[in-house]
Amino acid sequence: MSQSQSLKEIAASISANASSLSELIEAKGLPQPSFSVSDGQQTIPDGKEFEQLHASRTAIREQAQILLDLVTGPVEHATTWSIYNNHDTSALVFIYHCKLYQYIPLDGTATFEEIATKSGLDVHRTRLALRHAMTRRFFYEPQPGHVAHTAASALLVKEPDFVDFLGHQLGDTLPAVANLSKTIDKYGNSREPNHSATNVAFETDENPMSFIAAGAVSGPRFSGAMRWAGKTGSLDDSHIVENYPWDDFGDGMIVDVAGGTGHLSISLAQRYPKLKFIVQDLPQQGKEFSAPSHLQDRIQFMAHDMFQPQPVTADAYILRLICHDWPDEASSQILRQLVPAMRDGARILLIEAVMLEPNRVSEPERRFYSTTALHMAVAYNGKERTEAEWENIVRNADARLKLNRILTPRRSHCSVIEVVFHAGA
Ligand SMILES: C[S@@+](CC[C@H](N)C(=O)[O-])C[C@H]1O[C@@H](n2cnc3c(N)ncnc32)[C@H](O)[C@@H]1O
Repeated sequence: MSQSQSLKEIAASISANASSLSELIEAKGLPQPSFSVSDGQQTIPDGKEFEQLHASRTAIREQAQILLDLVTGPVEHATTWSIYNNHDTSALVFIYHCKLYQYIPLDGTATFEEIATKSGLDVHRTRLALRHAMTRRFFYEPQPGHVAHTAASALLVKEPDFVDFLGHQLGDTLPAVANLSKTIDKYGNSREPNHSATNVAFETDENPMSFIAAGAVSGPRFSGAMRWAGKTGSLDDSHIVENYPWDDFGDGMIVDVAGGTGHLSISLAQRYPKLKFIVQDLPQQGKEFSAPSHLQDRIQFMAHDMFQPQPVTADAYILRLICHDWPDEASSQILRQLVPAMRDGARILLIEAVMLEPNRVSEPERRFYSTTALHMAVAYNGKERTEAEWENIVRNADARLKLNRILTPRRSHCSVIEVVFHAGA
């Protein structure tokens, strides 16, 4: 979108795209967008026949944000950005920490007084937090003083993994963000893994990703957060399950390195009934690992530190959202530990974002990518990488590893970066 479009031009474009979106949704028999709890999650399916629908939706998101910022004007826009962000967060902290969402029925309402009594937070703070959240369509007030859920806030009741995702953002990441200035003063531009803002926030020298994932601060909520990320939108596992030739491996063995509680392997095992999986991670994740009973003969958990030599010879090694948590040398080290176990032709599948130049993606995508890149940099001293940067990681790991190809499913923010081991190279 050009910087010089007029209000009327942007509004006309939004209007045209909104009509087109609404008609396409109706033609496909899908529910129209709504804030109502009873209308469910209203996710638009993937597939070629929904392409136009997604394109209109992306255009509206991009243009509506521009229109909003434009009419707000530079002074108000610049002034409110930081203070709104801060207190969007403080409202979420009240809601999460005091579990305000639990005291509002999905099919009715509760008064501020009722919610306050049950949660133990006073009425004043309860009202402040919920009314602020309402400005983001999280809860609403169908009549003064009575609070009901919207489709978004209802996720806090219906989806325990979403609650963990929110808890991870507020309990693990927010303290790191709040300690960023201190971290810059203490460590400058250091890229050492344990010089991150997470280290400063929690006063630890451990590797920050291992520290957070092991539940030192938060118990098991990190695994729930990762499961939630694996079933929503652009990070949904289905993009990877459906868009890579997993049949190539026949009845082979796949190791899911640092696979968390195994959500991707479980989805793959369900879809490809001959494949076998070992999910490796730190022992803490093993405590929460549980494969459905009908898959238990093909999928198991093994406690393994990925900075130690890989003990299993397999056809492929999946690393989903692993190297982006680590700086370059540590990332190459993780790959290097796989090599002694690899047969000629074995593959490493890095399931990661491949960063593009900003002018090649829409504004909502730019915001997604820059957010995850900042998240990795701030919380873990990690890094989201371009294709050239991924090639460097692979080359530095071992000269016999070759980046063979990159497959990026439509609307997925994760690509499959396929790396092949050539024993004789
Ligand atoms: C961002 S999560 C990704 C998990 C999983 N691959 C997924 O996509 O949901 C990073 C994972 O790395 C694991 N991890 C951190 N340090 C590790 C280590 N030294 N050895 C093995 N796993 C480790 C964490 O426990 C966590 O499950």
